[in-house]
Amino acid sequence: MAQNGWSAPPKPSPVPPTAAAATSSSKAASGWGQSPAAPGTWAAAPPTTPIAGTTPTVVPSGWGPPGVTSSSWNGKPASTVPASAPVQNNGARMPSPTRPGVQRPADAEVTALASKVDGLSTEETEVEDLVIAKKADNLVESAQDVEVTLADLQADADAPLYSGISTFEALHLHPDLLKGIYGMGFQRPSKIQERALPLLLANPPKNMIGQSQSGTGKTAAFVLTMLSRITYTDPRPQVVCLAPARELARQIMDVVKEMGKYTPVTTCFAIKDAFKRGQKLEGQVIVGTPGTVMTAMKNRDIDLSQVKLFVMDEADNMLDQQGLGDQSIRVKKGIPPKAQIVLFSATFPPAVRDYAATFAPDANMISLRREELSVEGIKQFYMDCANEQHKQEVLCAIYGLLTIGQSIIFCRKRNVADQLGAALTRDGHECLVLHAGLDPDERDKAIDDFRDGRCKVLITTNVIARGIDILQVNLVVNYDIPLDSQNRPDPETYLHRIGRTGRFGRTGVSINFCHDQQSYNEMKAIETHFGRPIVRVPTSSYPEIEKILKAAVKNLPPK
Ligand SMILES: Nc1ncnc2c1ncn2[C@@H]1O[C@H](COP(=O)(O)OP(=O)(O)OP(=O)(O)O)[C@@H](O)[C@H]1O
Repeated sequence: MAQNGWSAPPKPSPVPPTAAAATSSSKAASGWGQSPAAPGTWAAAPPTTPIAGTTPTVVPSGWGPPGVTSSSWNGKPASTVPASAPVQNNGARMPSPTRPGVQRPADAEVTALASKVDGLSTEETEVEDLVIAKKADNLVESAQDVEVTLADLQADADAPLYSGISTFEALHLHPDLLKGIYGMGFQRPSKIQERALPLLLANPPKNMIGQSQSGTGKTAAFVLTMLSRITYTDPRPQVVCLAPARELARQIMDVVKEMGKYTPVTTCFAIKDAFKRGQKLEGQVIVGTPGTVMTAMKNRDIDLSQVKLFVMDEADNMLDQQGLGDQSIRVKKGIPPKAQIVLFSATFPPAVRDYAATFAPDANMISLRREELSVEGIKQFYMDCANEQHKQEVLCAIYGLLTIGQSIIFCRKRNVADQLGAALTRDGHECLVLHAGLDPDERDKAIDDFRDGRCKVLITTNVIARGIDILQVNLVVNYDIPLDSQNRPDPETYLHRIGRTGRFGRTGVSINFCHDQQSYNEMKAIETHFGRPIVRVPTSSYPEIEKILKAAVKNLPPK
């Protein structure tokens, strides 16, 4: 087997910031003039994260249309409102109640969860519809057979999943949203949910720039805000949510529908091929990608005049002037200037953060220090291969390992992903390839097949490096070390890629492949950036590789 010597520690090259240039943007004032509600209700859950700006003073009491009580939609009692029939257009995923790794709660659990929603019986929570993702396999066992549960992790004051409040009720959400949350198996808010939601829901609305580690529940924080801000008697678009890729937009839409299933929300996709030119985008919540929303605006296929909330997930990526920044600015220009702007990401490199502050002026900020960015449960390895060909050989050799759970293999270029897919297939191994060169329906099929566990290995590019949440992914391979548009090591993309595993307290493994001095230096630069060790796995013996990595994949303790 080929030997190599990239591990002789050379001096790591410094990682320059992958910054977006700061440019000016149209200013949006925060607050769009809702009347304030009773102060003081949030007192039980004061934010403790370093937050710039004021603390919230106001409760989102009447978050339905004016005159609707907090337990009813459009005058109907909460429990008699039918599950939403959101506008369905192309790109939608069929619900898959039997996804691997997702368990239904036992009856007793459902009773306990349902009883948390004041005044609702178990029956009213539609037990049959409850899908729970409470405890995945890799959350529970450490090498010492000590069971570590989500409850343990959420009780650890230092963990990103911890919150000072023990229930979602303390966040004063609408009962029908509480039903949606508990139906998804959530029991207790994570730190970002506890801290962001009071700020996001306060009136008058204030902009937000929110940061929290990957897999810690940012989506629920902004989706609950979206569903809380809608005036349900008005069918026009009121919320626009943008994501950098169609796969992520589709996933966010799944969460909107699942969390909002007891509300009468209507939704609409703004992703490529989901609608025809001339077809109006109708729905209270629009979720899409910036290019498609821009096109719909240009063609006057979307009425943005009533939009009061503009959310950008993976905001640092969406504001990056090398990428989607231009399109995001144009969408923002079509939205009423008083709309609340909400930006979320796990990473905000300094230059982007400065720019974000002009994009979302006077925003409340929840930030992380660099040393807090890494997800504790993800064990990081590297393998130093002799050359490109050897990388491929090693990958084929460890294929069995890739299928212990599910794994994602990231490549820098589409053609490399295609070649690798072909090589694994030639070797008799099943895998899927997904990149932006595929047609939209091919992309949808690939991610759905992977999400539903029909195939266990996904080879891809950075197109799904961010946001994709598939709990049973326990291994991420960086077949190529991620580089930015100027070919410098890209720590942010690295963090997002490896964050596809280790979701919400689960454990995971990442393996980086190096094949020459340069790729070794790039990997080392990323290691230095985060100050977390990336441990060498020798490539000289396949049994040895299997032994080390299998032990890591199977037995990692959660912390
Ligand atoms: N309070 C909660 N209790 C239990 N599970 C939760 C809770 N909040 C979120 N989750 C689950 O945790 C997982 C990760 O959440 P989410 O995708 O929102 O992470 P994220 O912070 O947006 O990550 P990324 O930065 O990678 O986009 C999801 O499967 C979600 O359903």
